[in-house]
Formats: sequence, C-alpha cells, structure tokens
Amino acid sequence: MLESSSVLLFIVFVLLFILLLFVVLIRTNGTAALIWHELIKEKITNFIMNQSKEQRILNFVLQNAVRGDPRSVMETIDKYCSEKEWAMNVGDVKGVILDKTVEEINPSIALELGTYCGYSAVRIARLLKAGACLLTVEFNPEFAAIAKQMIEFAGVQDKVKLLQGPSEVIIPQLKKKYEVDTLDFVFLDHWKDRYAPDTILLQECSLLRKGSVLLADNIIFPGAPEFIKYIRNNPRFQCSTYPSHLEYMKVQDAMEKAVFLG
Ligand SMILES: C[S@@+](CC[C@H](N)C(=O)[O-])C[C@H]1O[C@@H](n2cnc3c(N)ncnc32)[C@H](O)[C@@H]1O
Ligand SMILES: [Mg+2]
Repeated sequence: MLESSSVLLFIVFVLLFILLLFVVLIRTNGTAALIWHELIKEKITNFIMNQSKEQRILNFVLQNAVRGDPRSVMETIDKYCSEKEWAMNVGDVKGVILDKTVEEINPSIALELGTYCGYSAVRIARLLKAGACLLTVEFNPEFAAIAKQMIEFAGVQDKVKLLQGPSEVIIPQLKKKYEVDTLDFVFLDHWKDRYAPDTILLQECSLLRKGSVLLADNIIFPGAPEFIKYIRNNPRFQCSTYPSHLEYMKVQDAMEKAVFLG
C-alpha cells in the first residue's frame, strides 16, 4: 500500500516537474513559445470559439479602447497580447525604438511591409506630421480587413493607405500607381526571408534616396540572417543595432536600422 502511494507521489512529482519545465521553456525559448502559442493554443481556441485570434484582438479593442485615440488602441492590443493571447505585433517595448526612429526622421512618406492587425501602422501614423502618409502592405486578406477596421477605429485612416498584396508585387507599383517619388522611412516586418530581396527591389525601383532609413524588426528572433549579411556588408548602408526582446516575451530580439547613403 505504502509502496503504491509513493509510486503515485513520484509520478505526480515528475509530471509537475515536466509542467514546470514546459512553462519555463515557453517563457524563455522563442521556438517553443511560438509552437505553443501559434500552433497549439491558438488553433484550439479558434476551434472552440469558431473565430480567429485576430478577430478576438479586434473585438477586444472595439469593446475596451477609446475610439479615435491611437494610444488607447495600442495599449489595449498590448494588454490583450501580453495577458491573453500572444500575437506578432511589434509590441510596446520595441515599439519605443520604432517611435524614436519615426520621430527622428519625421517622414513625409513611409512604407511598412507587413501590416497584420494594424498595431504598428497605428503606432507610426499617430506620429506623422500633417500631410504625411504611411503606405502599409499586407498580403493576407483576412488580416488586411482586420487592420482596416483597427486603423479606422484609431482614427488614423487619413494618414494610412493599406495596400493589399504581396510586397514583391506592390513595391514595383509604388512609383506609377501610388505616385511615390522616394521613401523617407521603411519598416520591414513581414516574412523574414523577404527582407533582403525587398531591400534590393526598393533600390532597383529607385525608391530609396540618400538618407532614407530602413528599420527591420526581429533580426534575432525569428531572425533575418540573409538580410543582416547583405545590409552589414553593403557600403551603401550605415547600420546600427538596437537590442531588445521579442514582443510580449523574455526572448532576446533586436531591430536593425540601416541608413541608405546613396
Ligand atoms: C509580424 S506581422 C506584422 C506585424 C505588424 N508590423 C505590427 O507590428 O503590428 C507580419 C505580417 O506580414 C505579412 N506578410 C508576410 N510576407 C508578406 C509579403 N511578402 N507581402 C505582404 N505581406 C506579407 C503577414 O501576413 C503578416 O500579417
Ligand atoms: Mg515583428
């Protein structure tokens, strides 16, 4: 009897230890965390609620944020994504690096690659001067529809043009179709394997001028090694790195700023 209860106790102890290990792992290891949040937890919640995570983020904003107040929208998204469900917004910590870069450049025309739910679009747009414009590119129609409502709710729709389609198709159309001369600022935050080819495409399409600034998110996690190799070894760019953390996590990440020297 004593023997079987100590075996049971041992099993419970081992299971608790595994659970603890799992919790520590998903808090400190980016890959484990993304597998848990994006592949397991999100899919189960979507199935139970018959709704996407992005729709839940939008609903939370519509119910809890102040209409026409971009800061309130940003804070409400950050609250939801840090307390309830992780999502790939640039987030409040790296968001400060983004804010400082935008404020320093004071762009007339900015481009964002990767809109998702519109968090960083709202973040950038709220800092733009009168008459300035942010073009933001998203190829997922469901995300684009969510972002459109988010941008309108935040009241920054007059400063943001949402372009739906793949970056590699939209970039070559920017001059003729969207009357862009050159870009003052580009925020790269789409799929990481597109950072390098799209940076090359921006140059081939003559969209960068001397002093144009690129800011790339997630250069450590998930990482953009091809882009980092390209940009840091290119005499036409002057680079600096801003160490930080992955959005809503303790996982190490960084942003790369690259100034085009012409
Ligand atoms: C990390 S999320 C963007 C997050 C957003 N910048 C923010 O901080 O709120 C990346 C987004 O880029 C989109 N995306 C990825 N590759 C793309 C491409 N080649 N063209 C357009 N959109 C792309 C994805 O669908 C996804 O919504
Ligand atoms: Mg990012």
